[in-house]
Amino acid sequence: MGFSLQVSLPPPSPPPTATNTAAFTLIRPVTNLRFKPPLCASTTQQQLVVSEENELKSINGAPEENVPLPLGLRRESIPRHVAVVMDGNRRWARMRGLPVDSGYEAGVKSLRTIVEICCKWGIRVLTVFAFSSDNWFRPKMEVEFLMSLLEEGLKEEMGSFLRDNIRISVIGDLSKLPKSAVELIRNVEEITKNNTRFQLIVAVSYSGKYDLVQACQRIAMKVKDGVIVPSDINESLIEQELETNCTEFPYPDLLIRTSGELRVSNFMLWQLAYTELFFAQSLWPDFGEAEFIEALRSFQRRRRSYGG
Ligand SMILES: CC(C)=CCC/C(C)=C/CC/C(C)=C/COP(=O)(O)OP(=O)(O)O
Repeated sequence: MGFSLQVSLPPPSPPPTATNTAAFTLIRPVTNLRFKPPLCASTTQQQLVVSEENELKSINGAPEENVPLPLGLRRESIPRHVAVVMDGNRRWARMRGLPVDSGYEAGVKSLRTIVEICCKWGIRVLTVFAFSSDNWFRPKMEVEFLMSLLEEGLKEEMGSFLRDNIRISVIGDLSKLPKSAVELIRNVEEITKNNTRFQLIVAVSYSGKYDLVQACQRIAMKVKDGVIVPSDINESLIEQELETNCTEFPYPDLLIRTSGELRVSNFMLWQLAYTELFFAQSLWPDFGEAEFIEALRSFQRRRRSYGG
C-alpha cells in the first residue's frame, strides 16, 4: 500500500546538485520549486533533458543577471537556499582583547558581505541564526545589545532592501522580543514582502524544536476546530505550518557553521533533513568571500543523496 501511494505522487523537486539543478527548474513551474524529499527519484531522473541555453535562463527560477562567478563555481549548481550558524563572534572579540559587543558588530559586517555576495551570485535565500531560544540565558546586557543590533540593522538597511529588491523575513518566537523590535520587524516584512531577487530570513528567538512545537500547536487547533482530521496530517501539512512557510524554498541546500564547531545546535531541525553540511574553521567575523567560495565549491563537489 505504502509503495503504491508513493509512486502515485507527482515527482519531487530536489534542490540543486552538482549535476541536476537546472534541468529540474525547467521541468517544474517556478511555484513548484520547493524541495520535497524524493519518494521516487527515478521518475524525476527520466526528465533530465534540456538545452544548455534553457538551463541558464531557468536557474533558481530567477532571470540570469550574468554576474561572473569566481573560478571553479558553476552557475547551474549554485544553491538556492543557504543557511548559516554565525558562530564565533565572542571568541573573535576575546582573542583581540575586545568587548564581546565588538565581536557581534564584526559579525554584522560579515553578514552584510555574505548578503551582497548571495545577491550577486544568484543565491535566492539566506537564513541566518541570529539569536537562538537559548541565547535568552546570556547576560542581560548582551541580549539587549543583540536586540539593538537587530533593530538598528533593519532600520539602516531598509534603503538597500528596497533598492536591491531584497525581501526580509524573521522567524522565531517574537512574543519574547521588545515591542519596538516586533513592530519594526512586521513593518520591514510588510514593506519588502513583494521583493523577489533575494530573501534574507533572520532566525531570532528561534530553535528547530520551537518551530516544530508551534507547528504542532497550529495543527492541533485545526483538528480541534474540525478543519482537518488527524489522518490529514502529513509531511506537507507540517511543512506548511513551519515558520519557513515564509519562503518558496524552505529546505536549505547548504548549511554553513563557522568556528569549527561540528553541531547543528537546534537549528531548522526539520528543514535540514537533506541539507549538505559545511563546517568552516573561521570565526564568523572572519568569514568572507574566500571562505564562502570554499563552502560553495565543497557543496558543488558533492553528489546529493536523498536515501533513494
Ligand atoms: C541580524 C543580526 C542582528 C545579527 C547579529 C549579529 C550576529 C553575528 C549574531 C550572532 C549571534 C550568536 C548568538 C552567535 C553565536 O556565536 P557567539 O557569538 O556566541 O560566539 P562564541 O561561540 O564565540 O561564544
